[in-house]
Order: sequence, then structure tokens, then C-alpha cells
Amino acid sequence: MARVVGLLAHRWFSGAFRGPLQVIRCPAPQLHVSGPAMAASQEDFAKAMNQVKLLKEDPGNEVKLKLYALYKQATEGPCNAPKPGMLDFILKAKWDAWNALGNLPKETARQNYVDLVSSLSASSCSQVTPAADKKQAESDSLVVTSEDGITTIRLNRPAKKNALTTQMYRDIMRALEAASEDSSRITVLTGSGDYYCSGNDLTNFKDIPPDKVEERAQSSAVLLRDFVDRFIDFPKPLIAVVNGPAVGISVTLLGLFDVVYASDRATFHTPFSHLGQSPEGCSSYIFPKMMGPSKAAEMLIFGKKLTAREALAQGLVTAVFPDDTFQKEVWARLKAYAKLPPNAMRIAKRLMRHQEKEKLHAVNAEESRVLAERWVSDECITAIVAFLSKKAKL
Ligand SMILES: CCCCC/C=C/CC(=O)SCCNC(=O)CCNC(=O)[C@H](O)C(C)(C)COP(=O)(O)OP(=O)(O)OC[C@H]1O[C@@H](n2cnc3c(N)ncnc32)[C@H](O)[C@@H]1OP(=O)(O)O
Repeated sequence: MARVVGLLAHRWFSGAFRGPLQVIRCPAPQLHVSGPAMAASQEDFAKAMNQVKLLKEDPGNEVKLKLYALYKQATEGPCNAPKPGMLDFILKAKWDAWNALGNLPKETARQNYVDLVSSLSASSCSQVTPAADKKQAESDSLVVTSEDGITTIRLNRPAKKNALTTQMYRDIMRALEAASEDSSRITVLTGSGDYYCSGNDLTNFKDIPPDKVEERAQSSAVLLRDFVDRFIDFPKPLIAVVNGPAVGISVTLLGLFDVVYASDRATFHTPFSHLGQSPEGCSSYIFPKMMGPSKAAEMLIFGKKLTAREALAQGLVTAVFPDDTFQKEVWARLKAYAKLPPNAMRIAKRLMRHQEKEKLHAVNAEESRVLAERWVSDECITAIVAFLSKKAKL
């Protein structure tokens, strides 16, 4: 008796197969056939087929197509079925997915199927930070959770106003990478405590031996550039939940988010000139486009601090909520958004963003280069020394 792979029994697939592609009904795996060394065995393959049925979340049609194609390739080899007609959308999508695998060997397809299922099982089971993610984060300064289709990256250094340490930049990059591949549909960045984020941790510049200052400036610029690149390239809807004041890089990055929700307690402050530094996060390009050059100049040259309402008026913020209902209202909205079809959301984002991507990468490279110069300038060193010796605060 033929068995139906759990996911393929999903309504999207069911009843859609006719003619030569009807073989979504998979024959029982032949457990006695063993593959070449390093390839998944038939037993692993059979286990993976069972695991698919146990997934808690629908992985979306794109992944289901991948699973289908790999299954067909692993069991039947390259696609020899006649191409379905243009109007037979579902059959055509499946045929395309299978055909795209070309001459991929059966054993490799089997291995890829097993790997894909195991990555789906891992992400579908993670209601809170998976152990692997915990290991990636060196400290508790970043908490990553995944629930209701939303991956939340929470800055968690409230005693330091969520200032970003070097390790946190790295951890956020890893978290974004993981979120771009997990089964969540949208990704949120937010802060713990009364601040959203007070920007770069100025102690990142502490205790650098004089002969290493230049080298550290260069390596920090590389880290900054890589960090901002992840935001430029992030494929899913990215939402900032700005729970309180935001400073420096946490403000400039907002131009790379798709939606920014702010508490009415939030403020937006980019005191770069005060610190002898210069704008980053692509803000030198995005802010003038977004709010007009003179409003952008007030922020980025003169360090004018905006209230949440002012930031809303200038397009930096999408919506402002009273602080006492902020969390409730925002999360209700986000949970509803996270139910929307994930591929449609990604595609809409790509269409809106892809024409600017190259430009943004170039802007990011230039801003990072210039900042490396600023960090070794007298103006910047004086400002940082003043902060570290507790003589200055914003
Ligand atoms: C790879 C590198 C990439 C670099 C990218 C570059 C980015 C540029 C920027 O982000 S520029 C912005 C830098 N940020 C600041 O200049 C903010 C400095 N902080 C302050 O001015 C104030 O702390 C405050 C206005 C944010 C909050 O003031 P408040 O009085 O409410 O609170 P405290 O000052 O007592 O803060 C509590 C403790 O937190 C420490 N802290 C706060 N922000 C930072 C920070 N950015 N860097 C380091 N430490 C910070 C503060 O020192 C207090 O510590 P303490 O309790 O030990 O005294």
C-alpha cells in the first residue's frame, strides 16, 4: 500500500497531482538498500519522511516544493515527466522544482532531503532559544526566541541601557542569519528594560594599547560593515519594536527595517558630531531620502533628538503607541502579520528593496571606511575619554 508523506498530504498538494506526477504517493522505503559512504541511508530517509509528518508548523510552499523535488529525485532520479501546461500552476511549480535538480545523484538528493527535514524539525520545535543558539551567544546580553511565527532578538543589557558590545554585534549577526533560515515568518528586534538601545558601547574603545589603535579601528570598521550588510540583505520582514530611547547606531539602522513601532516614551538621538564620529547604518543615504535633507541634517549633523511623534512625522517610525499599551498592541499586530503567507511577504519585501541593495552596500562600505578614520581622530578620542571618565553624557 502506498504511503503519503505527511506534508504532501497538505491541501496545497492533495488532489493536485494527475498524470505522470501523481507519484507523490511514495512507495514504502526499501530499508535494505544502503547508500554510499557519507550519504543518508534508506533508513535515515524513511525516518525523515516520518519526521515530516510530525512538523508542528507548516514550513511554507517553497520548502514543501523543495521537499517534493528532493523526494522525487531521491526515489526516481532526474525528472523525465512531460512538462505540465502553463495554466496548471501547481503541477508546473512541482515539475519546475524537480526539473531544477537536473542530474543530482539520487544519494545526494536523499541526503539533502534528510538534512532539510532535520533543519525543519529543529526550528519547528524551538519555542524558545534553541540550545544551539544559546551556545552561539557568548552571554545573556542577547536573547533570541521563536514563537507564533516570530523570531524575536532582544537586547538584554538593561543595566547598561542595552549598549552594544562587540560580542553583541556578532551575536546579532548570527541571530539574523539563523532567523533568515528558520521557519519564522517575521523577525523583531527589541530591547529589555527602559531603553531600546544606547548605541555602541563606548567601552568597546577602552584599554586599546596606543600601537593598536589604528588596527582596532580597521577591524571595527570591518565588523560594522558586515553587521550592517546583514540588515541590508535580511530577506524576511524585519520589525523594530522600539520600547524606549534609542541612540546612535540603533537609530540609524531603523532605515533598514521594514516597519518601526515605537512607544511614545521613545526618543531618537544620533549625536555623531558630539562624539566626533560620523553617521552609519546607511543613514547618510536613507535619512535625507526619507525625511528630506534638512531634517536629516538636524539629526545627523547637529544631533537633534526626536520625540517618537517627531520621528513618526518624519517617516522614521511607522506608528507610535501609548507606553502603557505598547507591548499589548504591538504584539497583537505582529502575531496577526505573522500569519500571512511567508513567501508573499518575502517577495513583496524583495520587490521593494532589491533596486537599492547595491547602492546601500556601497554606502555602508563608505560610511564604515570614514568611521574608521573618525575613530582615530582627536575629536572622537576626546569625546570617548570624556564619557569614560564620567565627565560627559548625552
Ligand atoms: C563594531 C563597532 C561598531 C560601532 C558603530 C558605531 C556606532 C555609533 C554610536 O552608536 S554613537 C552612540 C554611542 N552612545 C552614547 O554615546 C550613549 C552614551 N550614554 C549616555 O549618554 C547615557 O548613558 C544615556 C543618555 C544613554 C543614559 O543616561 P542615564 O543617566 O539614564 O543612565 P546612565 O548613564 O547612568 O547609564 C547606565 C549605565 O549604562 C552605561 N551606558 C549607557 N550607555 C552606554 C554606552 N553607549 N556605552 C557604554 N556604557 C553605557 C552607563 O555608563 C552606566 O554605567 P554605570 O552604571 O556603570 O555607570
